[in-house]
Amino acid sequence: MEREVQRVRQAFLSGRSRPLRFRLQQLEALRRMVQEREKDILAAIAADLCKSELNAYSQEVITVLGEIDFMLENLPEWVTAKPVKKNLLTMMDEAYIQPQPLGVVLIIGAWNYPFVLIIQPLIGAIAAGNAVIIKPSELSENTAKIVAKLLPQYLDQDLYVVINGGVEETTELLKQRFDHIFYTGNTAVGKIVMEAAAKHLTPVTLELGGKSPCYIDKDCDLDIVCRRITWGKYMNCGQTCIAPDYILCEASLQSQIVWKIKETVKEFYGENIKESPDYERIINLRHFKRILSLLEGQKIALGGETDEATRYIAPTVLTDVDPKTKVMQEEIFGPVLPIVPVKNVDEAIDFINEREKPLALYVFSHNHKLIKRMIDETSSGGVTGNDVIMHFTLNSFPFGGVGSSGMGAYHGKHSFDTFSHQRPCLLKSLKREGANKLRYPPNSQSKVDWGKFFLLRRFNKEKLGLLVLTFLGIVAAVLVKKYQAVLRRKALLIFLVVHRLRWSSKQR
Ligand SMILES: NC(=O)c1ccc[n+]([C@@H]2O[C@H](COP(=O)([O-])OP(=O)(O)OC[C@H]3O[C@@H](n4cnc5c(N)ncnc54)[C@H](O)[C@@H]3O)[C@@H](O)[C@H]2O)c1
Ligand SMILES: CCCCCCC=O
Repeated sequence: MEREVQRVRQAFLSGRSRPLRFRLQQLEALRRMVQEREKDILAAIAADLCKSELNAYSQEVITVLGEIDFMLENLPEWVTAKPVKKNLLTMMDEAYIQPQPLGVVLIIGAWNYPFVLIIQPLIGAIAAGNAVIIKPSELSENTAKIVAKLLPQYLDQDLYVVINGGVEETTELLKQRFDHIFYTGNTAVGKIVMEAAAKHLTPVTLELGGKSPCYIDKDCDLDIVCRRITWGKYMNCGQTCIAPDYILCEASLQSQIVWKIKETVKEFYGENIKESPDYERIINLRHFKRILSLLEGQKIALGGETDEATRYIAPTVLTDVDPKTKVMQEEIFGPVLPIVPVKNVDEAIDFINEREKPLALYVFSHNHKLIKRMIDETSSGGVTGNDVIMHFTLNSFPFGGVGSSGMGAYHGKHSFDTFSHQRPCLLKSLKREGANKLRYPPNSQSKVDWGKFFLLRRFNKEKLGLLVLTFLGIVAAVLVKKYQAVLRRKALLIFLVVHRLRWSSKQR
């Protein structure tokens, strides 16, 4: 493992990942890979998650292609140095911010969207000029294998390397020194990753999970609300980091919500959900059993049917859920939707604020003020009002968590920034030493006053005139000194011309 990381580091140190042209070429090659090998990629995702190729394309491939196009379009502007505002002390100097690659980046992916969750950060890391080691999730093994096979066929083989394996391999990998670690997965492993990173003072981006609440106000169109929630909750069989985890609403709304979700489920997946190409399965038996255990003791208002052999769990809704029960203690990450009754929006806000900060928050209402209030008085990684999931699709948004749902963010320019160091560059001249004397010892009150003038621009009005005069005097002195020879020549010329004119007038 150490040798592998060393090899990637050597490739980074060669400097070839840095030029803009190279980054664009690699991103174009990645796009070609996705386009030319689309069938293989979709088949792998389909095999891992029992997902139709159409769904795999719309949920993963479109995002990847959109992100590559966005990078290709904007990268030339992002990589350029940006001049910054200067102060009086540096007004004659060159001051700019130059984004630079961090070095060797480790990307650890999760299994639930196994392709996009490793390729989207990879796009950002390449765009920023880094070398990358990718560790796909071992649970989505088909996608892990196809990515390991395809990437070296299209990208630089020494700069971008896939390492497959499970906990043992990841643990070994985490002992190595990286310049950034980008991890997607559960909070418990997030802590392990951060601890390992701390040994090398490596910065981390942690894309974690949590219980994303969904508040439904009584003032809203429940048909539309339930259609949107049904889509976001049961997509990928509930195995979506930003799926609405549970509903908060007034008790009286529960039966209507259940009825409308039931109707929508029928509309989306037909009478026989098991036959629907749009309904996925739980990733493995461990997760299947974990989700089943969350149903114990609950009032199942919809669904609840399961099949261990195919790891099928029907779209399920629980009503009158007690917040102290297990289903409300951990992220569900499956097709189970508890409804927790609350009296009103105040109680909903308190409920959310008493718990860990979620990755996403959803609020449905016709009342715009109520939505704004919910946003102002709570915290979460992202928010969508009157819909679910959709903030993920906007690559101008930073995507990430807050508190226990994660740290750092990515997508679009935010990915580029995550994988870049914003390097401040100040280029001074070795001339103009006079002005610098101000900061050299021995210090004096007058130097401090000048310092205040130059840096804090704090001065009283009476002294201002004097200071402006002094400054103009200095400028004049500098100019005189600089142009002394020219001035002398000009004076001589004027003198000669005047004398010549006087002499010629005398002659006449
Ligand atoms: N914020 C996001 O963008 C996002 C996206 C997807 C999933 N998630 C969250 O991820 C969770 C689901 O993923 P998961 O954690 O089950 O995925 P997972 O089991 O695939 O684990 C994630 C990664 O961590 C590695 N890993 C597992 N155990 C480890 C250990 N002990 N030491 C070192 N590495 C280890 C795995 O090899 C894998 O690559 C959910 O909480 C979900 O909300 C978050
Ligand atoms: C529509 C795709 C959503 C992907 C969300 C990633 C987290 O699980």
